[in-house]
Amino acid sequence: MLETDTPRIAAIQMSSRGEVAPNLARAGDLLADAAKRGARLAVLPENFALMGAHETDKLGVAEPDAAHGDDGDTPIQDFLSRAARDNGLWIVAGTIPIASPEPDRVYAACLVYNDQGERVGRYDKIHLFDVGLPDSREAYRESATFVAGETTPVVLDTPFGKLGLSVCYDLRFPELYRALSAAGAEIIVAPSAFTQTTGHAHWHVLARARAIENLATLVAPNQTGSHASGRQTYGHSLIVDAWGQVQAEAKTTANEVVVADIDRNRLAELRSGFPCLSHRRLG
Ligand SMILES: O=C(O)CNC(=O)[C@H](CS)NC(=O)CCC(=O)C(=O)O
Repeated sequence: MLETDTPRIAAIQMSSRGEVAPNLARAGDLLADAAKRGARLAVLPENFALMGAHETDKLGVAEPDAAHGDDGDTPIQDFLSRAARDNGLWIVAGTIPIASPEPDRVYAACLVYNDQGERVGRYDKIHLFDVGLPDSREAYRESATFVAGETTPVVLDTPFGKLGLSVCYDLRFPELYRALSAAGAEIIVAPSAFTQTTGHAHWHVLARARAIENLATLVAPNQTGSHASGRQTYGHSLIVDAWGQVQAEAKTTANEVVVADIDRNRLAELRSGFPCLSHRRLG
């Protein structure tokens, strides 16, 4: 059996704070820990580099896209490339704020680096969290600060299988995951900052459902604990296998790395023996 038949993957849970530098230092320690534990691919949560007091804080740290060769200061992207290369690790970098054509809004970009530190993929979050939570004064208006990306599913070739990209609130839109699995995705990432309230109600069900209905491994690292905004996120970072079983789950409300091994042969057997993906009648 090839080593890449059972790659170890890591979901990195973080309780990110309101300043970038300490968040990057912490992410660096957690990525090194994931590599030490044998992970080949590690997924950081949404907004790992900044969970500020105000949504608009993200505008101040937004970077030009370093892969476009723009001049400019790109400390977060430089960190990610270096961390991938130094640890020999593929990294899915949650989301970071990347400049858009609009002066006052940015993209929530999920960037992917290979183990040489090369940027190999980018997905901009397409569903923005503009909601008021039921029975609560908690309200979110992500579109005030973020621009939605283009609705093109992003699936990348990796040594561990085809990797589909999604982010957080996307988990509520199954049609995106259908499109990702139809494009061949075997591993789907959903880096998140799910709220405590909605996470408690929906997190496990949504993550497991997306894995089950698409026969794909779902890797969903979440933010956890209290943040500078006063908001709380749910934690419980998950790796769910293609049969919907929770392979790994964070147990703390702090920074934590969880790992699981993907069995690619079992996935192939499952997809051929239980061919519900080929029984679709609509769409
Ligand atoms: O809260 C923060 O400061 C950071 N939050 C985020 O970055 C994003 C956008 S506001 N959170 C979500 O999309 C939560 C989705 C969710 O929780 C659900 O679908 O229930």
